[in-house]
Amino acid sequence: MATQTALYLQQLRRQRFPPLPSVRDLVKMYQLTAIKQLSQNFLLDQKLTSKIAKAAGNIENCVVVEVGPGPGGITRSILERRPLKVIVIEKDKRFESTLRILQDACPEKLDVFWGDVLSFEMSEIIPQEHASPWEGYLPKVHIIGNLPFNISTPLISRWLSNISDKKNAWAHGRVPLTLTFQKEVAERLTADTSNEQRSRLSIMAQYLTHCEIKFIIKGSSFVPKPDVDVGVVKFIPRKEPLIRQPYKLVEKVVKQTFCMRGKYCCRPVSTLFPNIVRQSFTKMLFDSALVYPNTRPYDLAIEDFQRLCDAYAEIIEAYPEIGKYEYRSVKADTQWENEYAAKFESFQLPENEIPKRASKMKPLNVVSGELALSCEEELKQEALDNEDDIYIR
Ligand SMILES: C[S@@+](CC[C@H](N)C(=O)[O-])C[C@H]1O[C@@H](n2cnc3c(N)ncnc32)[C@H](O)[C@@H]1O
Repeated sequence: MATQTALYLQQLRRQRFPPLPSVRDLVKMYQLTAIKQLSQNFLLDQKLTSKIAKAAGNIENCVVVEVGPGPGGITRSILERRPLKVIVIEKDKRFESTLRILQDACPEKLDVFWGDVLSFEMSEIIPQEHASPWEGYLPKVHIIGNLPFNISTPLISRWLSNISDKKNAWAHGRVPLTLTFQKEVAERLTADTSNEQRSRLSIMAQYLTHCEIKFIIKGSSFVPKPDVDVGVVKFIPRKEPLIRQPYKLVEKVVKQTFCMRGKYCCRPVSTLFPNIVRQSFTKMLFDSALVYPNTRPYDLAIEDFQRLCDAYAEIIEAYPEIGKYEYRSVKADTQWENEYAAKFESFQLPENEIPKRASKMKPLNVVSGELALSCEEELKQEALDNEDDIYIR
């Protein structure tokens, strides 16, 4: 093995960059076996690795952060596109030798960091001179990755929250991302209204970024082959988020709205409020937001969520105890009631105090006036049966 490696290095030193060693050879050479817990599905087809690098756009003279380089297939394709620097973050140290070969082939170009990308602070490794003001041009920094399936959803949720707070890599400006996801997750991220894949992820991704599926890769292109196809999604952070409320608040409203997908939205949205005041506060929220309560959650436009979030923010500013409520179980209701119910025992809706969000945008789903009667009826008829019919996507 040692002689084989030496031979490789010798060949590489003689060559000018590119070309780099073939990934298939590298994998064979180090007899890498995929570790399931790390979702290791390698992409060895250079046409596809190049297509992913190309999907990121022009990365010449840019700093590229690659997540989970593994044996270095995509890394190789990124390097071929002449970036200023490639910084990779990998958890599995078994790739040290293969990545070192790439480092030796293109000195000064490739920095390798070992660690868990879920807790990695990228702002510390991206040179400050590559930052660009949020409102200005995109910074010359890109994030690319064939993500491990098992962390792709928590990772994109964390990064969306970082985009909202302009933290982590986004302390450097509107850093775009080109990432792979299971096809179904890619479809959810980019789903428009009325699409059956429209879910919580769609709203969270789309209110903060422009995102689109660039192409689909067949599962059979990966080694070992996963059970699903893969979508390559590109995200460009928006200059202005479409919902101007704190990420945590938006996340809460969106999460509750999608907790019963098949119902009219007034029903899941009502779970933002504790049982004893659920009806009155739901009425207050919909009256204020001017969102049609009999819309299905997946038919709500981002503008509808914007007004629901604004209305919810106003309610919890006026009644902070309501903001402390988290819908989970009967126990959560009892806890909340023990602490705060006394204040709301004889609660009456304040008359004429509800600001109606007569939106300039005039979205389709607006009804003027009161909460539709049918929604009130629905809320009365169907006693909320807690988690039983709840699933979160
Ligand atoms: C789907 S493989 C992709 C490998 C390579 N980029 C390719 O396309 O062939 C995912 C890679 O991410 C690495 N990985 C898994 N979890 C990680 C984590 N939490 N932080 C950093 N890397 C991780 C795995 O070791 C693996 O190399």
